[in-house]
Amino acid sequence: MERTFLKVHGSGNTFYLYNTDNENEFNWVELTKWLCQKDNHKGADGLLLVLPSESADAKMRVINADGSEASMCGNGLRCVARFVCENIGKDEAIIETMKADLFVKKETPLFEDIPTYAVEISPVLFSLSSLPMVYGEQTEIRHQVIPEFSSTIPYTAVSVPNPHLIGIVEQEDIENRTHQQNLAQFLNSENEYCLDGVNVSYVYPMKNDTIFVRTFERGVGFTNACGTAMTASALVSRLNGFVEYDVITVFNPGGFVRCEVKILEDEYKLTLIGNATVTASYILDIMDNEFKIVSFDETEEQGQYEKCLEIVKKETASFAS
Ligand SMILES: N[C@H](CCC[C@H](N)C(=O)O)C(=O)O
Repeated sequence: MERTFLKVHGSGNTFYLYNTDNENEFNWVELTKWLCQKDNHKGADGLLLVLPSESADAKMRVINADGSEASMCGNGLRCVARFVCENIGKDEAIIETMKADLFVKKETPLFEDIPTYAVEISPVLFSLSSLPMVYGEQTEIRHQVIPEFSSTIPYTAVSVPNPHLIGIVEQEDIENRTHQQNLAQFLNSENEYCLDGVNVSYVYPMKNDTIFVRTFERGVGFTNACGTAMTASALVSRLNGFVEYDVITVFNPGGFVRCEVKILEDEYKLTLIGNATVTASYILDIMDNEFKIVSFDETEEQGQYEKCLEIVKKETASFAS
């Protein structure tokens, strides 16, 4: 059977996007693993499924490159937001995700005429059980040195709602990603701390309203960006005084986003704003677990996006490889 898939990205975090009314149409795990192989049209970081919803304009499911399913994907939600808003002819919508129905809307472009969307990131929980994570008898890890991980880096564990471990680091741990890679690989294999794995981000505060974030994603590895991680990193940076404003620019290896962090009485209101770029449309032929790319058409949008990447490279050249 031939079907159309879009190739999309948010800040260089690349996905295939597939819209269907039939949640069991194909073997999503096998299809995603096949699509995400690096030698298959440069692969991708996962598959975004856009499905009907009883409670919202559409439902999003997120399958990581290794076939595992996540509860949320910030960069992916911006791409789904654009797809759904353009399909229903509106500038805002509600998207059902595993743990919450989230508000999304079209935004004025962050850069030239790049399609830009704002998405709600929720729920936000600091309880270790929400990740899940175990560390002795502790119920939270908030900006705390964990000697078993590092003798100097303070970490925060937070779910948004997928699990994140956020380390605030010096320039040397951004220039050299070995420490982050070793810790992330350990916490995403058999270990006593993170029972379902965890996304591991190292954050380098650049200015009082700007941070740089690099993420080793659960189920993927190092990616150009991780939307939920960048938003969680903005919240952690704000709560610990590394940034002083509620609107934080987050640079990442794949571009940049804006995160709005509102600290209310008893909750955090987080918004992730950034590009939603469609780079190509693919026709796939799928028969049981046999997949084949029949054809593909590239759009003009990546050229547009790469101009914004030039700015990011200049801003982060002194420390980001
Ligand atoms: N790897 C993540 C899911 C994708 C999240 C990321 N791509 C984002 O933009 O938030 C996890 O397993 O929790």
